[in-house]
Formats: sequence, C-alpha cells, structure tokens
Amino acid sequence: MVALSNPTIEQFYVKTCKPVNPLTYPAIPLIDLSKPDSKHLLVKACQEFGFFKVVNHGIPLKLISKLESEATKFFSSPQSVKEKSGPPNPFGYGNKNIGRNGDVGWVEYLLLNTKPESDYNKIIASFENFQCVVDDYLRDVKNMACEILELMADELNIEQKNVFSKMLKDEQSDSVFRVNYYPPCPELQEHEINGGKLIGFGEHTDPQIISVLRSNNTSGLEIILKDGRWVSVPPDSESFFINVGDSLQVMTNGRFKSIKHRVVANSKKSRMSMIYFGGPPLNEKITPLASLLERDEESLYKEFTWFEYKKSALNFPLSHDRLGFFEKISCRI
Ligand SMILES: C=C1C[C@]23C[C@@]1(O)CC[C@H]2[C@@]12CC[C@H](O)[C@@](C)(C(=O)O1)[C@H]2[C@@H]3C(=O)O
Ligand SMILES: O=C(O)CCC(=O)C(=O)O
Ligand SMILES: [Fe+2]
Repeated sequence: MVALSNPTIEQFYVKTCKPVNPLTYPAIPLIDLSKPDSKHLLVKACQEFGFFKVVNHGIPLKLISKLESEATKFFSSPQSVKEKSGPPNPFGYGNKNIGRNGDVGWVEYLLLNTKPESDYNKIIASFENFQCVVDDYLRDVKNMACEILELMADELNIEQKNVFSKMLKDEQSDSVFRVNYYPPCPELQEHEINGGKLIGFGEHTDPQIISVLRSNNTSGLEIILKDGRWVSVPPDSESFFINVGDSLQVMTNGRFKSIKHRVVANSKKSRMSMIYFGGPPLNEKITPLASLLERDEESLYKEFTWFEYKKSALNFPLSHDRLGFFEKISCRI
C-alpha cells in the first residue's frame, strides 16, 4: 500500500498525443431503449466497443437533476464538513487520492456501498435530502441496468434471461455508487499550451459487470479505441453511458469488451459524474456461461470468485491490467 500524501500539480500531468479528429473515428453507439431493435444494437455495441449511450431510458430527468443539485451542495460544503464523510476506507469521501496504490486525480468523490444494510447512509447522514435522492436514483438506475442486461441475455439466446441481472438484484450484490466532482483547474491552460492534459481519473477498466454513468454537460470522459487512440466522449446530461465491466467480459468469454477509459480535467468548467457499478455477490463464480461457449471452445480465464478478483484489483493501481492475471497462460503467448 502506498502512503497517501498531498499530490503536487505535476503529478496530474499526462503527455498525450494530438486530439483526434472526430470525423476519423467511429461514432459512439447510440441505443434507443424504446425501440424494438435495441437488443441487437446493444450486443453489437458490447462486442465492438464495450461502450454505448442510451436514450429513452425512462429515468425521470427531475430525479437526475435533484441528485445533481444535492451532490453539488455536498461538494460545495466546507472542506472540514466533507472530510467528516471520509477518508474512503474504501467507502466515503476522497480528495485527489484514488484507491490505495498511489493513483492521484484532479477529483473529489464520494464512494458508497449500495447494500441496504451498509453504512452508506451514515456517510452522508448529515445531508438528509441527498440520502433520500440517492436511494431513489439507485433504485431506478439498477432497474435500468437489469433491463439492459436482460435484453443482452435475450439477444445472446441465453435461456435464463436474468442470468446477469440476478447478480445485481441479489441482496448480497456487491454494487458500488460513485459521485465524482472534478473542479475546474485554471493552471491547466499552461499545460494545454505544452500539449498536455491534467488527469482527472486515470485510465482503467471497471472491474464489475456493468457501469451506468451520467454526467453534467462538461466534457472530460475519454475512451480508447482498438488502435490505441483516445477519443473524447461528447457529454450529454440527459442520457446514460454504459460500459461493459471486466466481469461481463469474462462471463461472455471475451465476446464483450471491457473498455479502457479515463477523465481529463477541464480548465474552466467543473464536471460532475455519477456512476452505478453493478457487481455480483462476493461469493459468485465469475466464469464464461456454458451456453455461450461453442463446441470445443475453452474458457479464456481461470476460475475465480468476485471476492478473489476484487481483492486482487484493490492491490494494484488503476492502469494495471487486472484481468491479465486471471487469463489462462496459453492465451497470453
Ligand atoms: C486504484 C484503484 C481504485 C479502484 C480500486 C483500485 O485498486 C483499482 C480499481 C479502481 C476502481 C475503478 C472503477 C470504480 O471507480 C472503482 C470504485 C472500482 O470498483 O474499481 C475504483 C476503485 C476505487 O476507487 O476504490
Ligand atoms: O467520472 C467519470 O466520468 C468516469 C469516472 C470513472 O471512470 C470511474 O469512476 O470509474
Ligand atoms: Fe471507470
């Protein structure tokens, strides 16, 4: 474990290549959940990108903006008040230090366990309205994640349509909720001139099954394309962005891709994002579904439980290739 310290501005600086011309990369898949062909497009997006945007999701915009305004109240409170909700151990309020392996980012955040009996309510107890809105939001966003997972299972011709969603619905589901607040960083302009960016949240894949992200209208989120180019995801405060997590990549034996992403800081505007990470119960075996394996097709991964994966993930920095350790040696040669 790396000792946490107050990072210097230089630690956030990433040298990155020229921004790519949006006309030269494929558009981010857009899925209209109200359309009958959405399940086909969902699976295509998970196979080709591991990332897509959903519209007509049915989550009331009023609830979304209530959550954003409660979160804004939290992040604009005095530092001493916010610190009462920290440190993130692993849950709670964090500032600039991410995880426990030396990652830093130009970000403040709240990391909450979503289990009803967990103490997430205690972490934000003094922000009563915030707590109620988080409850309502989590209920809706989890339902949407389950609906998406069931459409995927259907399109993959899996008999048990709830094979993925039941893990999120399980009382023991190890799902996490995160609210990230990226303050504007005026010093950034200087770095931009030198062709660099400041990192808000370093590159990584999400370890769980599915991540459901919503942000305000400030850009910053970037995804990596197969050819290694980073592209900026145009923000859209009324839509959700979904990404495949490592566990879903394993359960589909690599058919779905867990996408690498990161967030870069903005010099003028603050960015706020809220992400629900739908995860399995700790004792769940994460293994390819037998019905997805073709004749003679072998699992690309060793057998492991979510507990084992999570334990291993927590010991490495964000950019570490977490799944690599669980791939069968024969596939890596
Ligand atoms: C550096 C880390 C932060 C993280 C745990 C880890 O050791 C590696 C995975 C990180 C990540 C990325 C997605 C989510 O934001 C998160 C909550 C998760 O489940 O895995 C974070 C972890 C964290 O912030 O504790
Ligand atoms: O804040 C964002 O937009 C993305 C953050 C993220 O990738 C994460 O918290 O895992
Ligand atoms: Fe992420």
